Amino acid sequence: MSTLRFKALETLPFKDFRRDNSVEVPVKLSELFCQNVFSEETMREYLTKEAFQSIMDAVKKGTKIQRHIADQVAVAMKDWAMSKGVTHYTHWFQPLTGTTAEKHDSFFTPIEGGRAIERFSGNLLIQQEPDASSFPNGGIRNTFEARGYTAWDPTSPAFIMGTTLCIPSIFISYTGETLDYKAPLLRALNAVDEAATSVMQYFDKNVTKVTPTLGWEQEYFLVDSALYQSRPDLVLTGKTLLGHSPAKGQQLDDHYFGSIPTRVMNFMKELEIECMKLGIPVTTRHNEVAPNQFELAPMFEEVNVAVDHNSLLMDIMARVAHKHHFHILFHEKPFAGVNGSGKHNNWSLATDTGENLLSPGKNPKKNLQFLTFFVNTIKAVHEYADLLRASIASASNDHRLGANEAPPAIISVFIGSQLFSVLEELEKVTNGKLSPEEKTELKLNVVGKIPEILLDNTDRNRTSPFAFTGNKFEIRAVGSSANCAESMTVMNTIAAKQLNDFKKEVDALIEGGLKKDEAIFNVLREYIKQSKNIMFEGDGYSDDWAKEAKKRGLNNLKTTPEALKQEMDKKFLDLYEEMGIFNHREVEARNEIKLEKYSTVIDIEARVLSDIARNHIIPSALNYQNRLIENVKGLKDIFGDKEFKPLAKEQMSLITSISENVSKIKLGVEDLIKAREAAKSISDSQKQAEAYCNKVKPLFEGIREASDNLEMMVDDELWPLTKYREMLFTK
Ligand SMILES: NC(=O)CC[C@H](N)C(=O)O
Repeated sequence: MSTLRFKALETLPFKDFRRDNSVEVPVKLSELFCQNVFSEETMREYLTKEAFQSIMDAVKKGTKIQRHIADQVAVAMKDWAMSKGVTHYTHWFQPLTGTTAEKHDSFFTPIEGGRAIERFSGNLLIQQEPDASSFPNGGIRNTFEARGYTAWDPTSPAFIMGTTLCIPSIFISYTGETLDYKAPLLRALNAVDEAATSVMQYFDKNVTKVTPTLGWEQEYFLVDSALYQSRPDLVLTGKTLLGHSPAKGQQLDDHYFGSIPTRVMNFMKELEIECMKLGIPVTTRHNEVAPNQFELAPMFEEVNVAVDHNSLLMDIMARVAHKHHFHILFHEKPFAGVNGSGKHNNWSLATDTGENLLSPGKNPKKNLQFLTFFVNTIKAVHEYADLLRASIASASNDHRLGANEAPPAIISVFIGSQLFSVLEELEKVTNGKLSPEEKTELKLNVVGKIPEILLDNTDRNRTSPFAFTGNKFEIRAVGSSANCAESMTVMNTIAAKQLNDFKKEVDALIEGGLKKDEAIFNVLREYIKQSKNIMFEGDGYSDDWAKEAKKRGLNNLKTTPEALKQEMDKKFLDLYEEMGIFNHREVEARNEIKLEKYSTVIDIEARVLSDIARNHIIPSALNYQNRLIENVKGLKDIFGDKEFKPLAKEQMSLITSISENVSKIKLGVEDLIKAREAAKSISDSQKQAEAYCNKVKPLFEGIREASDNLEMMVDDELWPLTKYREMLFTK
């Protein structure tokens, strides 16, 4: 009997400790909210008026915090944290590894006379120099000049994890290049604030700040931790590289929104308590479509805070899952044949006067305002679709895109048939000045109808990568393991650029003698015409769409290397430079990091697959084959040469099939090793990633197929790998 799988399964017959991890939840979760956050309320309590005001100004207006104020804030943070049992602090940041990073330092400071005190200063709060030479930097820093530093981001509140005070920070090199996800995001948020605030002057002069908002939806799988440990592919790559589909998967749709299993519920409850304490406003939990797949979503928040909260959440989820003897899978496609996991990013723009700019208002003016931001967003996606595609590209997301309710790689915008008709009406607006009749017609029958239309906007299209959902756009293409900062940086940068262009064009028409509204209608009309190609209402999976998209000139960048190649287009490099997000070197470095990561991920998968196929699958198959051979020999002994043949027919055929599949695996692995070696020796990162994508990865399929065939032949008792049905249906 193969040991690991069966030992893991033996722990299951639902030992009490796995089930009885019940969690007490207070009746009012709100009472826990922000308990471990240096929130506005806590700051009011711990800071002087001057220091409090200074932080608020930094958050709202981006003003600098003076050194003496930082000292006060540091002491206040330390006092607050120590009152909660905290001993250490860390700059908490998001390097380009895709996970979060922290290096803890103690408040403990020895002083003269053999004594010691707890100390924290403004200098330490503002800036730290972690010896961070091992983080990906795409050649920006060499190890011999490995200086990078982390700098406090006061726009995201500090929080406590365990006994550590975590200070959200950005990570940059000494020469000023960004080395993390957050620094460029903050730049993009700033750019869209300026651009949108300036456009808002047409509609409401009271608006002085526009803040983009993000509501992410986190999908994930839970697998029993013992079963997880028994699958080397899950442990090393986050996904199963082998495994026959179980007879029952998600065909009956009986998991989606079904009653949540008790053990999972306990995990969710504990997770929600932790989220509440950390100020992550989670509100929604449910079973997702695939067996053992779930989702969690919070209220939307300002993008910067929402991004931090998602990164923090992923960390906490893994810890809490562990306590409940689960392992959490964030991989976009851990199991073939069932739904993968996304992290849909719901994006909108909010003003400091309390308006959502992607929500129509009570009067025609407000609706024109809505249309302005709506059409500009579509135009931005039209202009920069490939950049958006690149921002969601990863080896793991490649497995997910294009099937099972995840969008295809072709970027398009879905707005629903009714809004589509409104845009078609607007396309007919007269060029230049509008007659009073046309103005009234537009006001009453086109723009004026929008709120009604949206009330009934029930259209949903799960095959769309970018869908309007009534008062926000949902970027459905983002993968579950991604840091949302990357797509949010692109989204806000392209929106900013588009709104800047819009402002210039409208101003030029106004200067040419048109009234403001006329100018806006004129520019929007042109934008609708120019962006029509990106709008698509149909089935994103159909072959017809792929053909139609090609005709429309939309790219279908199916793989990460293709998407990343496009990212280096001069148009995008110039955009980043113009908007002050990245210089060319930074884009190149990031592109390089992503390519290297892609190649490394495929390389690891190839090695793990070769190992499992050769060292686990083939020996088990041969073991079973030997039993069959014994059986055939036995039959021959008993029945003699003539009679045994018909009796041993099925066994003989199985023996042959096993040999055929074993030989397929063996040859497949040999080819894979050769292809890997060839890819590994390529020095150009783009070419190397292409080799891994086109030469290495395709070899996985044959090996998997042969192994999955064997899984159906070999005695279950001898099969070494925990099966899909065991991982997906253990609750
Ligand atoms: N119901 C859903 O929205 C499923 C979404 C799907 N899991 C994805 O990969 O995006």
